[in-house]
Amino acid sequence: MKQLQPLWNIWKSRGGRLLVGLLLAELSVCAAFLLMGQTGSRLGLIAVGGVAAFGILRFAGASRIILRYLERLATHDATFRVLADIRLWFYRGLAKGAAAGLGFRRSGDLLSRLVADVQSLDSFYLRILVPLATALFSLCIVLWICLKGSVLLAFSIGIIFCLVAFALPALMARISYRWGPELQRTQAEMNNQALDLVGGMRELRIFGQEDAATKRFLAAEDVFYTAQRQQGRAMAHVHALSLLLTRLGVIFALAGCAGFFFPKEQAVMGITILFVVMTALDNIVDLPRAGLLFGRIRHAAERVVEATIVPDGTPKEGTEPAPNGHEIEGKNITFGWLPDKTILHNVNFRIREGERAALIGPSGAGKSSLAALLLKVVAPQKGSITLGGHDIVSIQTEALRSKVAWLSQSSHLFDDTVRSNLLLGRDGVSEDVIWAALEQAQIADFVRSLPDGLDSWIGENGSHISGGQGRRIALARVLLSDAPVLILDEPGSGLDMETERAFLATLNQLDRSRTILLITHRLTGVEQLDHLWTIQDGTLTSHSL
Ligand SMILES: Nc1ncnc2c1ncn2[C@@H]1O[C@H](COP(=O)(O)OP(=O)(O)OP(=O)(O)O)[C@@H](O)[C@H]1O
Repeated sequence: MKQLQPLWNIWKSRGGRLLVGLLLAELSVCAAFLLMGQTGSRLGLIAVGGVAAFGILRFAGASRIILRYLERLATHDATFRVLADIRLWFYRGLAKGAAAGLGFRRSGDLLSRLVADVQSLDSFYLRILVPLATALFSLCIVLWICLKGSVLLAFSIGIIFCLVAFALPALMARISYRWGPELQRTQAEMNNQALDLVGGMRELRIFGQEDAATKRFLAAEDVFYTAQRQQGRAMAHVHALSLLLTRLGVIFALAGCAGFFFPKEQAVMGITILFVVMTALDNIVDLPRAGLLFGRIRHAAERVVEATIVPDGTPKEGTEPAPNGHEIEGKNITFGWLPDKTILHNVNFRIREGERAALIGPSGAGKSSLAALLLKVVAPQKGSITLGGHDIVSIQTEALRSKVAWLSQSSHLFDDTVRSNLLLGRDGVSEDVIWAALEQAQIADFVRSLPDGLDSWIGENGSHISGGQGRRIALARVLLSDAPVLILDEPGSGLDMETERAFLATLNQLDRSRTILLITHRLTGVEQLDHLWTIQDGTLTSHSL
């Protein structure tokens, strides 16, 4: 439970609102008991031929409705605020972890499950904490009322109440916590099979493997449903037990009216007790479900916290703003993603402002790793990198990234318009500037030909356009950034030879206020370079041009 401290801190920061919600919930319960207790006593009075006044009933009824409304308002408002805080904290943490390399390798399934986990945390307050606190409060009221009749009746109802409101939910929490990992594993397996089936349909059809893949999915689905059925059965048994116990409680209260616990003549008190007991037991009959939720939420909370843990090797956050200059220098850099596998040995390089450099080398040589170091995604084990004469360790990460734009090998395209994909939420960029970037990326004619031009929707990860067109939109996005340093990792991948050469030729035209580092497997011959470096076996070699 200790690892859940970050979540606890978020809940604590909204303590005031959560407490108000809790208080209103208790007041609403008071009103419910007043309403039912008074109804019981009025009925009792009428049964023994007395005259009953109904003014207090009107008051209790109206209070109940108003308090219930206010309680819902306050508890949901507090929950949504906490959930918004958790989401912000979670996505920030996830972004930090992703920047350290791990996140780039997470599957979509894992991410979607984490989103669902965050969502499920809202149940903690609404469906567990508030009902449990209300149950505790109700127990006090029920015992107080029952003690007016008989100690034995109060004892019996108290035992039944504690079993239903606390013991059964605790049992359910244990069961669901124990089975949680199994359910999660089988569900993940089923989701993965479904994703493979849908995502790989084209390949499966071509190789005639649709039936085999469908069978694998159905088998995974069967395993998941079996695990779910087992838990459902246990839940049904507990729920049946809870129903039986609450009915037994009502029978005890009826027995009170019949004279088993106190004289039959005290009919007014007997019916009042009956109504109060019925109200209290009706309110707790579903509490075992809260136990089930608690087990699930504990797992969800653990997964959410785990996902935000920043992996070892993540560079420390700096304090300095972005420097004025943007000359880059790497001195004696030694780096490896894993402790026993060094990728770069004692690497030195320097790119002055406005220079163009190309870094070439075979696959897996460490070219993209060098880009990750420049972007402060990871830190070198030895050596240092400076930007404008300042060690990047001391520069705030956000400030550093405002100076260095990066085109990754597989840039993500959002399920949005061409314009949104280019600007990523930036305001104040004129149409002329956007079209100039599109021209440079050799994609302007295509965007012009779309029915809605810049406002055309490009689909999930650019599914409405071709791979090469998507690549050029990603290129235009980088060119549009204000960053003076551009790192272009395989900008030509997905482009035909002619378009690639045309794009690289345009890079030559860019004004010299921008530094360009080109990462590639091979040169096309049109690049105008100030430096040519090759990287192989961890060593960076500079070639004369
Ligand atoms: N996030 C990561 N975590 C662990 N290892 C990694 C990570 N990224 C890269 N590597 C490993 O580091 C080595 C260098 O990878 P890198 O991507 O830098 O090579 P590259 O020269 O850019 O290759 P390519 O031209 O194929 O993109 C490879 O062995 C790769 O498996």
